Amino acid sequence: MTILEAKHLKKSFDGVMALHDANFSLRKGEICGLVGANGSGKTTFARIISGLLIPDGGELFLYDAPVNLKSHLKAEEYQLAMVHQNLSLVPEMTIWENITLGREETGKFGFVKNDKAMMIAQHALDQLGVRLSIHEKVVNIAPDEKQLVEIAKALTKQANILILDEPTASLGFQQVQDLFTTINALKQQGVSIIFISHRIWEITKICDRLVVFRNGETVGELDFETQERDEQLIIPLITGQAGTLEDTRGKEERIQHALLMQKADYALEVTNLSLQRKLHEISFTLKKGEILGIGGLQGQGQEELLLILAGFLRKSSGNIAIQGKPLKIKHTRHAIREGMVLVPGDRQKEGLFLYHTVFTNLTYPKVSMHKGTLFLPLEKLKREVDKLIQTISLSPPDPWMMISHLSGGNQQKVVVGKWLSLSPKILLLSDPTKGVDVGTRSHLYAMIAELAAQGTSVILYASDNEELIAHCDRILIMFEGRIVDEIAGEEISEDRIIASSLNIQGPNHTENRAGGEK
Ligand SMILES: Nc1ncnc2c1ncn2[C@@H]1O[C@H](COP(=O)(O)OP(=O)(O)OP(=O)(O)O)[C@@H](O)[C@H]1O
Repeated sequence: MTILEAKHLKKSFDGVMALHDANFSLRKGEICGLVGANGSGKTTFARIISGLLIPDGGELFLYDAPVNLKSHLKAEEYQLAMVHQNLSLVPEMTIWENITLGREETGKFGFVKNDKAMMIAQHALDQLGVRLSIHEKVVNIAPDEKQLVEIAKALTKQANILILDEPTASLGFQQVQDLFTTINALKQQGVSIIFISHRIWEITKICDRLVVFRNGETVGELDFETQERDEQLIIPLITGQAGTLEDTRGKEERIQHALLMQKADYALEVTNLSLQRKLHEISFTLKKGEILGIGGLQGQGQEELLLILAGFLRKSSGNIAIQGKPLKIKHTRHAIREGMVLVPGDRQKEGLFLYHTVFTNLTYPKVSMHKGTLFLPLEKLKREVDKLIQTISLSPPDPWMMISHLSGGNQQKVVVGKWLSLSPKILLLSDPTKGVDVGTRSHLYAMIAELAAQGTSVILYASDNEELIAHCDRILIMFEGRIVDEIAGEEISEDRIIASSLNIQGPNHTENRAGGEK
């Protein structure tokens, strides 16, 4: 039974066409994937059907009845809930207050029933396997935990239709597995789910059907009841180009490169680095031109390690040397001057000036680090920005667009792009392709491989194991603030990464390297 049907939906923002012919249907108790390149209109569509935006045209039917789209649709009346890509949590409130916000119940004498609200919040977190205190303030929790709280908040609305807009972008594989268990349980209860993601393996794993948007238009549909769960069928529909995306380096090439790295000079040496309760005696080296992966479950100290190297956090003890020169990194400018830059994981918090243009954001690192004559030549900067926009395939390719008006994935492209202009010696990447579409992702990794070939050393923390396997010469696995395994060349495999991430000795796991190796 079809419970939601959208026909020919249209929406523009100040002349930017976000949707021009979106068609979509959702059946009772199914999980329908919605995929498409960055800026193809998925969030705009999700916001229209959840009543947050009024479309310019088209029709919407919910439970077979037409919905008046001229006024704001009241999502809760239609038992429809959405998990937003840009989180809607209040940082200064606790987890339980956020989860139950706006739906407070009062007792006989007008007191808010806090005990009941806490119970509801705790139950929602338990459903997702999240072990956080409901009394913790949201400001103190990590991006992946915020995402899970946002999902928990939607679960408590007991909706019949649940829209999940990139719910897994900041989650690690174990958190994704737990979320999938919850989604499947909801499906069994008859809930219909729209699942938006750029990770194609997630779509083929969890969805019953899939709809593809391109440039604001529905361009295809696959029903996994009759069609194969095959990435090769999906990717051409998203990119609009025949054929699949090339891995940036073949397996053989990667193994050869890893061997070459053994002879290369050291770019970075980290010895016995510690941070109260978060990092313990971390030691490792990074070679010139090497791509070193950092893996493990979310929150095992990976972010903290990168934040120390980039000068955002102060280590408790240990040593850092760049090209053999010992360094005391006291602030971010210090790290940047030494050629070490961080592309952060939380783009809205750490990476962008949302209410400034693409041009300002892309030129900021260069302008702020500029010494010497008073001005940088504007024309030259403009040319550089045009080139960067092309490199990161920004859509729309407009340097004067305000960042907050770009789609989520395009904002992330700007975060990565702005540091590339400095041609860093060491590039620290914290989940750089979070929310980025498949086409751009392969483009970004090609760019990273190109930088590595020119001698930039890269530390890549990725929550997606596939990305580590496809792009790294060597991978360090972290568990509870320690390096517990180092995997290189031919030894790199998903099984080994998972076993080490859970700190289980896998069949090929020859040695536990707690404390790291130098
Ligand atoms: N408030 C706004 N003002 C101007 N343009 C907007 C606004 N919101 C969205 N857009 C534009 O509409 C288009 C579609 O954006 P939307 O966020 O729906 O894409 P998306 O498919 O969800 O992308 P992503 O995968 O990157 O999240 C983009 O070109 C975007 O820049």
